[in-house]
Amino acid sequence: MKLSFTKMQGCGNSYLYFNCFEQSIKNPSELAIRLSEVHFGVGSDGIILICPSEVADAKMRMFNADGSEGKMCGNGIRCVGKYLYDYGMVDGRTEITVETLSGIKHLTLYPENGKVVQVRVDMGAAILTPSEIPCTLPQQAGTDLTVNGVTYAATAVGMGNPHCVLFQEEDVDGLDLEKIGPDFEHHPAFPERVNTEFINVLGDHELKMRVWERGSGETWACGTGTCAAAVAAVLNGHCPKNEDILVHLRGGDLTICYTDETVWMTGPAVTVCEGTIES
Ligand SMILES: N[C@H](CCC[C@H](N)C(=O)O)C(=O)O
Repeated sequence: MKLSFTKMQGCGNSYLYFNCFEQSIKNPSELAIRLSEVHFGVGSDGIILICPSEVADAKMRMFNADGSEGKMCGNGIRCVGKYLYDYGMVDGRTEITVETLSGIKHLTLYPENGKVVQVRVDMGAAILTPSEIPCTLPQQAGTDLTVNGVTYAATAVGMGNPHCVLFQEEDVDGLDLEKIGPDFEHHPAFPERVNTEFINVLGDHELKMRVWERGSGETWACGTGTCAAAVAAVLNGHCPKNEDILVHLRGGDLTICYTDETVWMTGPAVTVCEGTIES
């Protein structure tokens, strides 16, 4: 059976988007594994299904490159917002809602010449209770986490999915993430695995980040991870609450604002191409 997809990216974090208002995907986990692979598939960080919802304009389901289902995806939800607007599925509205496994998210879309270019997302409140992240670390900013005999100051933050944030002195560009990433991802302190963010503080409103994602390896950006990094930067005294923090990722920049009520994320959403595959 032929399936249609649209490849989209947010700061270089790309997924294949399937409109499931018009088609159904029998085994999304298997499809994510097959199509994410760059040599025998299309090449992406996973797939995202855009499905009908009874409580929002659409429902998003995302699957990492290893076939595991993620409960939230920040770069992905911005592209879902763009897809819904650009393909005429929200009647030109620029305030829309998307249902996720981590609740309903509210999006503000910023179109130019009839196509969305930027999206702001109310990502919801940061989760700091260890059992809800989930993790077994104490609820403390910069708590000790030993990985392969090296002890790091780690800050665990949930954004609907688990994150471990590490502030580094040395330039994160020099880190061998292929070598150290899997040991963080599978660390026993994170029973559902974890996305790990490696951060340089460039200023009191500016960070630089690389990320090793649960289920996808190093990606060029992670929206939920960028939110977690900004929250951790505030908790560790590097940045202020209630003010915009600019985060530089390998694939682009995101702006995050951590308030008492929620975490705001603003960034780009880009359509790369459309295609069809045999399922
Ligand atoms: N790997 C993540 C899902 C994708 C998150 C990331 N791509 C984002 O933009 O938030 C997880 O398993 O929790």
